[in-house]
Amino acid sequence: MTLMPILQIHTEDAAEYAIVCGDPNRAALIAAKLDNVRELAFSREYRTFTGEAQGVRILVTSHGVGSAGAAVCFEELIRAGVKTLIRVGTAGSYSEDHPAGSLIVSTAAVRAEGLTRGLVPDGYPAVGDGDVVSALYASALEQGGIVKKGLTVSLDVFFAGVEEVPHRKWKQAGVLAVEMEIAALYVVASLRGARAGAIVALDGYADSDLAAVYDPHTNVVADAVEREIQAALGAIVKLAGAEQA
Ligand SMILES: O=P(O)(O)O[C@H]1O[C@H](CO)[C@@H](O)[C@H]1O
Ligand SMILES: O=c1cc[nH]c(=O)[nH]1
Repeated sequence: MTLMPILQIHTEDAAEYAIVCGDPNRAALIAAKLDNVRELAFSREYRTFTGEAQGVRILVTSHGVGSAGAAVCFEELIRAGVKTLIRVGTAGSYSEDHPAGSLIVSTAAVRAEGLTRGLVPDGYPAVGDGDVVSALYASALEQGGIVKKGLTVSLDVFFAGVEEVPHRKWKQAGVLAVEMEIAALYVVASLRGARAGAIVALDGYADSDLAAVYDPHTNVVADAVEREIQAALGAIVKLAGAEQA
């Protein structure tokens, strides 16, 4: 039995599947939907629960805001024994075709953050696992509402400084939404031989609204977060069933 130094979870508590999210309160919200739930640790921003979804045991861990801290979480979960990770996050939209309240399944992420540059060379892709992405997209469609799948971009900058935040460029390049940790998740998972996917609930328009007002605490966003949680749980049940078949 080994203790993960930062998450403070033991290898014997690991599960094959993990849901990861930025907010420790969202981790508790997700855990509340599981059977036989137990809180394993709350260390720094990393809060970990274990429980079961239709008999499939999973971990739920919060990873905080930003790639560097999140990568620590992804790395330790995989070292502990997790094989499949799904991020359930929020993101800013780049298109009126998918306003706040819509869900985006990330097929791959632009590596516009700093962390992965310290891990792998330029040109190394941050790409989701095909089976996990397909299961997430199918489960998200079952939840209703606007659901898209495609590229996302991961940035380190949330509130702008004096440099322009490159939202316009990524929007013109066909990227659907911006958040902060999917690139790190996809790169760490690929490096360590794990599978990963990600779904995000949109909380506004990143390239215009964000500079003026940012309010992720609306009913529209809460409803979308509820649907993405159900989509992630549904995807895990589908994936676990496919493995047993
Ligand atoms: O809602 P979460 O999962 O934290 O995701 C998004 O929200 C945070 C910014 O508010 C960043 O972590 C970003 O990636
Ligand atoms: O990183 C993020 C997360 C949510 N909404 C945004 O606009 N950006």
